[in-house]
Parts: sequence; C-alpha cells; structure tokens
Amino acid sequence: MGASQKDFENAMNQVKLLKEDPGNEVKLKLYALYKQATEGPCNTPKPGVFDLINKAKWEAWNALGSLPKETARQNYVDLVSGLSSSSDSSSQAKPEADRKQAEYETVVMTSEDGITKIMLNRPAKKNALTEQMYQEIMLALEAASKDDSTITVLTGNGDYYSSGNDLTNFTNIPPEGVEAKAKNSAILLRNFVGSFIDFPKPLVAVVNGPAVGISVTVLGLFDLVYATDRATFHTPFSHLGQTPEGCSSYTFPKIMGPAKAAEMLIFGKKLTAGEAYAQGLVTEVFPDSTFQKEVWTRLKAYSKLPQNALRISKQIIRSQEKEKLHAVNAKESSILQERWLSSECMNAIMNFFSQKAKL
Ligand SMILES: CCCCCCCCCC/C=C/CC(=O)SCCNC(=O)CCNC(=O)[C@H](O)C(C)(C)COP(=O)(O)OP(=O)(O)OC[C@H]1O[C@@H](n2cnc3c(N)ncnc32)[C@H](O)[C@@H]1OP(=O)(O)O
Repeated sequence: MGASQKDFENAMNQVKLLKEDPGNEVKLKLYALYKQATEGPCNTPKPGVFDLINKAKWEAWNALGSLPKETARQNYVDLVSGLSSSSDSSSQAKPEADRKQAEYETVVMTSEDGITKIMLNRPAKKNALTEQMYQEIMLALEAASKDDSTITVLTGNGDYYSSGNDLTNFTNIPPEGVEAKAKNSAILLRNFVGSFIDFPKPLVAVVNGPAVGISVTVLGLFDLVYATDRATFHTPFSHLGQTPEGCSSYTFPKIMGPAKAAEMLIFGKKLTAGEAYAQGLVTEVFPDSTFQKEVWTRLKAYSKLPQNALRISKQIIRSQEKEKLHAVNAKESSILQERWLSSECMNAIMNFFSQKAKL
C-alpha cells in the first residue's frame, strides 16, 4: 500500500525537525516531490534565467514529468525517512542510501544516485526465470518507469546473469491442460517482452555472467549492454525444440546482420563477450576483476545528465520501431504457443530433467 496523507504530513513535520541541513540537492528534491504530490505535474511558466533559485526549483519539479501524485507522495515519505534515520544514527548522512522500493521475492529492487537497479535474485538456480519472476520483473519495470530515477538497470545476483526460462515452467501443468498452459504462457511472454518494448527511460543491462535464452534476446531492446568478459550469450532455441522470442527475430538481424543472427538464433552458437561486442549486441566489455566498479562509475556519471533529455532521446530512437516490435512480439509468442506443444520441445524438456542434459 502507498503512503497515506497522514504519512505525508508526518514526513513534512519530520523535515522541520531534521538535525542536519540535508543540502541543496536534497532540498530541491523534497520541494519537487512535495509540489508533485500536492499539485501534480509542473504547471507554471519557467522563471527567467536570472531568477536562479526559482529556476532551480522549477527545473526539479518539471523533471518529475508525469510521475503520479501517489508515487511522489510515497517517494517524499521514503526520502524523509532515509534522512531522519541517517541523521539519527550517524553524522555521515548518505543522501539517497539504498532505498528498497517494494517487496519482491525473486528480484531485489533498489534506487540510489538516480539509478534504479532490478537484480534477478535466484543465484542458486542461475537466475532462471520462473513465472513469478516474469511477473515481478514486469512490476519492477512498471515501478521504475514511474519513479524519479534517471536510468534503470537489470542485472543478476551471483555468477550468472540468467539461464533464461526456468524449465520447471513446463512442468506445472494446470487441471485445464497443456493447451491452456501454453496459451497463458504465450500471453505472459508477450506482456513480458512488451514491457521492455514500452519502457520509457534509458534501460541498461549489466551482464554480470553467462546469459541464456530470453535473457539474451531481450538485450536487443536495451539502450546499453555492459558485459563482464566472463559473460557468454547463448540462444539454444533449436536444441530445445523452440523458436526465437524477445523480438530477436527482428532485432538480431538488424543489429548483427542476417548471417550472424542465423548462427545464434537458428543454430544456437554461443558467443563470448568479445564476439557479442564485435557483433554489436554488447556496448562494451570490461575485465571481470573491475567490472562492477567501472560500470557503476560510468552509470553514476550518466545518471547526472538531464533526465528529460535522456528520456526523450530514447523515445525518439525507439518510437520509430515500436509498432513493428509489438507486431513481431505477437507473432513470436503465438508461434511459440504451438511449439511448446510439439514433441520436439517436450522431449528436450524431458531430457533436461531426466538426464540433466546441459547446454
Ligand atoms: C507449455 C508451457 C510453457 C511455459 C513457458 C513459460 C514462458 C516461456 C517464455 C519463453 C522463453 C524462453 C526461452 C529460453 O529462455 S530457452 C533457455 C532455457 N534455459 C536452459 O535451457 C538452461 C538450462 N540450464 C542448463 O543448461 C545449466 O543449468 C546451465 C545454465 C548451463 C548451468 O550449468 P551449471 O552446471 O553451471 O549449473 P547447474 O548445476 O546446472 O545449475 C544450478 C541449478 O540451477 C538449475 N537451473 C539452471 N538453469 C535452469 C533453468 N533454465 N531452468 C530450470 N532450472 C535451472 C539447475 O537445474 C540446478 O538445479 P539443482 O541445484 O540441480 O536443483
């Protein structure tokens, strides 16, 4: 449940009682969230260039775009609660210390320094994507699209980025039967990929290890893909009796040319990080020993760029393709709905569970 009006009022009172000055940046953020929570999107003309203070306040409010009032209220309460606890417990106040934004079981979502991080969190299962996880990623993306962060990151916990679809998704067949399961799964897949197609802010994949299946194909819908040199990129659809998804049947030939796309998507060639970079799927590869440090330093610098300019630039680039991408997504999902019922696919899944056939 979001913050109530009472929580909001309490937070406003707490601000007055803060023992330390939170600094201009935080004060501007508080001002902007307060205005957004009480009046909605910025509705006043921009002050003149010499009216420095009011201009900064206006810009902070305007940067919140169409953030809903309820979200602004919640963000205000969260921000004040972070300030109160840090000023109570220590003199070393961290302005936006690791604020947890919602409760999820399979992902961890945190926001800091203008970056919302969604971390896949089933390391013991190589971050294989269960049905619950698809749902939680969609919810997390929805929340990230509305929060006040500038950049959204998807990454994995542990040694894998993700081993793709959790093959146990094929085993829990409901009483309505396998056809109904395939139909519902195709809807889930279509919605999942759709939430990447429609994501409005810069979206970055921090590929911390090997990536398989759908975790690779949706990379074509990200704005930046940073990979450790330990990462590999594997789309073994034919081995599994399946076909490409994540709009890769369209994005991969565009990114890497039809010959290289065919090698990956039809024949299941696994790429090293270096090969994925050479083929344009990956933006930059970093040595594993310095990967996290280098990537987060880079992203923190990017997150300080003007938020609206970043968002609008992304939208200009992506909007030209959106309709096409949705059509491709619908087609890929409907073809897979049939594939999942094929003996080729069922045999491959049985092989994984009976002989533990690995890729
Ligand atoms: C009709 C119903 C349809 C339902 C469909 C729902 C929606 C579908 C959306 C569409 C699809 C996507 C397509 C894909 O993503 S295809 C790719 C699928 N992925 C795989 O085939 C990978 C399978 N895993 C492996 O080959 C290996 O585990 C590995 C990734 C190479 C790692 O090998 P390892 O030796 O390093 O580690 P391992 O001991 O095997 O793994 C540790 C434990 O994790 C379990 N595990 C890993 N990956 C998966 C997975 N994808 N699904 C299920 N379980 C996985 C593994 O079994 C180990 O478990 P345990 O410790 O033995 O219990």
